[in-house]
Amino acid sequence: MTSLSPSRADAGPTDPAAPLLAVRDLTVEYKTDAGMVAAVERLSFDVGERQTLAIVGESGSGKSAAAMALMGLLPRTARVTGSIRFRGEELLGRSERQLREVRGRRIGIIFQDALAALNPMMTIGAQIAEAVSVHDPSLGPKELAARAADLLGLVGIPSPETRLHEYPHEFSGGMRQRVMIAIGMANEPDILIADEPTTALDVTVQAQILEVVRHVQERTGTSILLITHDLGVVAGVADRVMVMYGGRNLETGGVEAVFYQPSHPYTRALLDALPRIDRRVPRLAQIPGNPSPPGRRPPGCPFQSRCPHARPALCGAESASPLQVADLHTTSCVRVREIESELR
Ligand SMILES: Nc1ncnc2c1ncn2[C@@H]1O[C@H](COP(=O)(O)OP(=O)(O)OP(=O)(O)O)[C@@H](O)[C@H]1O
Repeated sequence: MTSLSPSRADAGPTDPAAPLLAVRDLTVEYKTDAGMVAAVERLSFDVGERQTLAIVGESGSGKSAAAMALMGLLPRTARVTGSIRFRGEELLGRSERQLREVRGRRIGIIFQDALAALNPMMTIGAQIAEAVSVHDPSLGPKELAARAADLLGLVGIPSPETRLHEYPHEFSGGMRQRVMIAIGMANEPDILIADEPTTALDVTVQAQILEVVRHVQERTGTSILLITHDLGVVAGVADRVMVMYGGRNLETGGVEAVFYQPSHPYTRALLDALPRIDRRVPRLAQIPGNPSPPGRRPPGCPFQSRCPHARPALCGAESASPLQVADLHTTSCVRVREIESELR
């Protein structure tokens, strides 16, 4: 039986050493005709040194809003509260100029759509060199070209010295995404935020890009925050996973713990929907209903209206903090223990 106690911090699991990134009670609200609505509510998590955390959630769960808040890239009309500490320093409330210094140098970013992010009129080499020189203007053209070639080599692009002189349209979709990773890594950031880096690619290329991400992590030791709607891409890449739904963190834990001992019914439903090699007929479970949009979410668990185990009196109440189900494994499900025995 799982031992259950309130987690050590509101925040869920924390490393004994100060984490590289510590997010606490992050709330992102957007201004709409109906007033301010929360896309992200009281989100708390840590990313440790050399760690890969995957944030998983379906469309509308607030993953991008959370990532944009971390990068300081939300529209001005959005209101952000809580705390985002990077190496102990608070990032929320910093000026755009101060944030620009952190972004790129200490926090690298890879966006989903490489074609839109790359300049079609500039060679790949010039674009990588530009990313390097923004933060290291002392480098001359030869050093910049050498650095750009190294970065292309890091992400597995063959003949990097030649390919530096080519333009984005001469690269395939997968190769362009490798270039984006090279640009994200240009200044050897402490953490790389990858927002759906494989979504626009076909399945074989997706696997290759995830392999590149894993290789870059191993070679450089950078921490990675991987944002994805696909729980299937998480297993081989991440150390830890946080499952988001309705703007909230429903479950956080090590990848094995979350995959083999999921503690939230929503995580269980996501896992049931994954095609598996050991099932001859894929069981593509459908979760009845739709997520409620921000502003129309009930108090308590955002998944309750779709949850087969929900008890309104319990699940409709706001719980103060997540529950710890095992070491470094937390859940927001207040019925976790009863559901465990019901399923046994
Ligand atoms: N500028 C905005 N103004 C108002 N609401 C917004 C704005 N941007 C996003 N939202 C809403 O906030 C919620 C969370 O959006 P977000 O894009 O963070 O979700 P997501 O999990 O990243 O989904 P997706 O993968 O589809 O981008 C959604 O319901 C979305 O409609």
